[in-house]
Amino acid sequence: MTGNTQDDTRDGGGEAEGTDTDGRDADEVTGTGPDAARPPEEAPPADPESDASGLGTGGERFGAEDIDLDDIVLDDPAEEPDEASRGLFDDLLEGEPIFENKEVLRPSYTPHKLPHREEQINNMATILVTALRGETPSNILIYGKTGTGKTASAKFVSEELETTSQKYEVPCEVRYINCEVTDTQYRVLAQLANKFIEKNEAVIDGKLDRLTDLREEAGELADPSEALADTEFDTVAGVEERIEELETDREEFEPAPMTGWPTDRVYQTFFDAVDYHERVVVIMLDEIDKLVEKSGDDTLYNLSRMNSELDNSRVSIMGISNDLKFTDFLDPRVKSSLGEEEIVFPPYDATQLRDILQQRAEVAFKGESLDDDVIPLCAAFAAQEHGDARRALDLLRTAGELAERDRTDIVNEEHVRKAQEKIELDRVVEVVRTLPTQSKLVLYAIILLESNGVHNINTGEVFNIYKRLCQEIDADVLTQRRVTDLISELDMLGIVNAVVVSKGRYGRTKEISLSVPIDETEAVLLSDSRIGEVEEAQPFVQARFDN
Ligand SMILES: Nc1ncnc2c1ncn2[C@@H]1O[C@H](COP(=O)(O)OP(=O)(O)OP(=O)(O)O)[C@@H](O)[C@H]1O
Repeated sequence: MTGNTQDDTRDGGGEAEGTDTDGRDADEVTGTGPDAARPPEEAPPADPESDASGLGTGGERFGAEDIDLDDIVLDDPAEEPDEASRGLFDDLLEGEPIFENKEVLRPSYTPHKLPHREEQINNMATILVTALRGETPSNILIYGKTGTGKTASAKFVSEELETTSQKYEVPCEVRYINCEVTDTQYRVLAQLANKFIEKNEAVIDGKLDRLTDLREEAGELADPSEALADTEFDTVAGVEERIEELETDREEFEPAPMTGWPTDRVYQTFFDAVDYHERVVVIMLDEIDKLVEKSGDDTLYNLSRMNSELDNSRVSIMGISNDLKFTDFLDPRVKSSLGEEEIVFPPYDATQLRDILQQRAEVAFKGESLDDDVIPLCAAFAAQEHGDARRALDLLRTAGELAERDRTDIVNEEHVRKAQEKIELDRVVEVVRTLPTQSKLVLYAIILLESNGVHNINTGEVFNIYKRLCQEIDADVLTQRRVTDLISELDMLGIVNAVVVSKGRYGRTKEISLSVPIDETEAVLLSDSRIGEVEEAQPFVQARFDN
């Protein structure tokens, strides 16, 4: 816009500001354009390089004799597209965005309000308030199906707890561990040890800062006792001694490596770090069932008996699980200690999901971007699943993204239905992709039968094709009974539908059909290099019918 400023000053602002001599909007003209439109005595040189430097200093340096108008090339964007951009993103950027803040629909976002979880949140708070009185809260086990707000509520309560503890200066800390990621005793203890070491170091650094200030202040005074009056120290030497002690403590902390130490040593490091000073510690173990499944209940046993040995601090455990039965695998002592208090998170119904979605949608979308039936439909779909708020939020976000891709300003019912299909397909792809090879072979056998027009497939038919597939790729052939089990597992995963039908005096049989889109599922199966080895599968299925 340097050119315009120049025009303003030299032409007195007026006529030169908005349009050039061709009637083109001055703002549209790039490069040498505005200069070309100027009266000759004012135009800078044609050389774009000197043009750049000459513009700001004023055209008076260049007389009319320096300029040949024919040399000036007008850069018309309509005729010559900008080389730097081929318009890949321009189309996508066109139109009003639907989202105001998409992040609030992502699982990583922790909302400040959790509708329909007041009761559970109050229960947790009632148990944990003990920590603010400097006593040990009971251990808590939180149960509920996936997406029922367990983690969000627990994190909300812990943030409140920590903030209040700072307000009242009661030492209380909450440590969160996701046991799906940190799934062995060693890693849990090492992670905790290192967090507490970090925290202790920060506390020591704070104390050291204060003490060195005090030492300096006292050292400068003729009578140091003035500076030390309100402290625990009588002499500067006392302050120095404490500084040395703290420095030694700080040096002695040794963080645990993520592998390599004996477990006893990691436990001891964690124990010493927690007990370094007085405090109540709440350890939140999310997906606690994964930890028990992967590495037994030793961690929980060790954590739950710590309090009898700790001198300064107290530890309380908050376990979160979506598997109601995981405590069946626990040592009875661990089970009773861990489950001192239990809080259940029931699934949300459609009305509750609507409220949750409504609250997030207000922040996530621009006003008027959602048709009236969008939120109720997302809520209804998610309620059908099992009252999963994560699923409801995913649906709403995906519907918004699909609408954005359609370049419309409004998300409608159709976008929600498409989002439901997309999410379902993504789930199927993920489940199928991670199946063991034998299950993939069984599933592929079912697909081959269906794509050859066989309906109401029975186990025997699946088994026959499965055997041929195994031979093709040199895989072990399981018994028909095992294959029947694998079919039941596929049924449980929602990939096939297997119903037992009675054939009168011929007994009962299973009728199997595929419950997922056939082409996409087949494509996922064939992307597995082992299954992909099956060549010419169609002819041998055909041979079965010819026999
Ligand atoms: N009452 C609620 N109000 C607002 N958002 C909620 C509510 N309940 C759950 N959510 C949101 O739903 C998503 C899933 O919740 P959360 O992670 O707490 O579920 P979870 O019960 O811990 O599930 P999982 O067992 O799978 O970990 C999060 O994005 C969370 O913010």
